[in-house]
Amino acid sequence: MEFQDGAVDAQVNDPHDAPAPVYEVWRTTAADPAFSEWLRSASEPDWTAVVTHPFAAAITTGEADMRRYLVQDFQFVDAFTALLGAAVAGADRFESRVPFGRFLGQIVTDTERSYFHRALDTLGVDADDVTSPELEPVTVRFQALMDEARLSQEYPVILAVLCLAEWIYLGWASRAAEPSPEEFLYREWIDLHSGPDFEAWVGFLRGELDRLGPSLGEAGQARVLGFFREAARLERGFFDMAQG
Ligand SMILES: Cc1ncc(CO)c(N)n1
Repeated sequence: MEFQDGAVDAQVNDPHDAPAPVYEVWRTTAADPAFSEWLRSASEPDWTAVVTHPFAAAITTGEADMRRYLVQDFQFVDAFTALLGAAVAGADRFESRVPFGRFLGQIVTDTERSYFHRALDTLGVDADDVTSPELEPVTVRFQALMDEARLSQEYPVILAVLCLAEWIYLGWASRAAEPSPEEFLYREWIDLHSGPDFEAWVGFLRGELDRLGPSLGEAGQARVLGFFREAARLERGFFDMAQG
């Protein structure tokens, strides 16, 4: 793998990973043979650790200390937005570019950006820490993974990172009890990652992987899984970091 100067080795295909079953073999006995379900199930135990993480649970009850988390996540979102642009560019057909463009324009650069500005202001984060805070190691690694996916210009690899990040957030945010916390800091962050529109967005990302994954061949499938699993590992590390 090649890396930009100063980039951190994103360590896809971590030597500590349990060997995953080959997709073509796994699908013959799977209850749900979808390619995205193969990726998800091969990302355990990290998947479940993220959607049941104590920090995520504390968001849903309005008890989390959001400061460090949101300062670091605003930097995550910068690289994530660039990755969405790579998906617009890398998708193999017009109708697939559209949901990325819509999500970019209507959610990330509008609703979510507004949330971050108000949240960081409410938390009293000063201007330098909004634009260029000291990065936590897990943030650096997550940015490196997203940059590597973006620079690969490989649509299935880009999809793997985007899908993991969105689907796993739907996982914890959907577990939020009603009524959600009154404070906007928690309520809007939960609402941004749950509900029918966000479910449809995750359904689209999964559908793209389900459409393209089965014909990638074994090596291509293993490469996509490497990015998906590394993203799951980093999501877990990100909540651990937020927890302190
Ligand atoms: C670390 C992280 N993962 C996923 C999301 C959802 O886009 C987010 N905002 N931050």
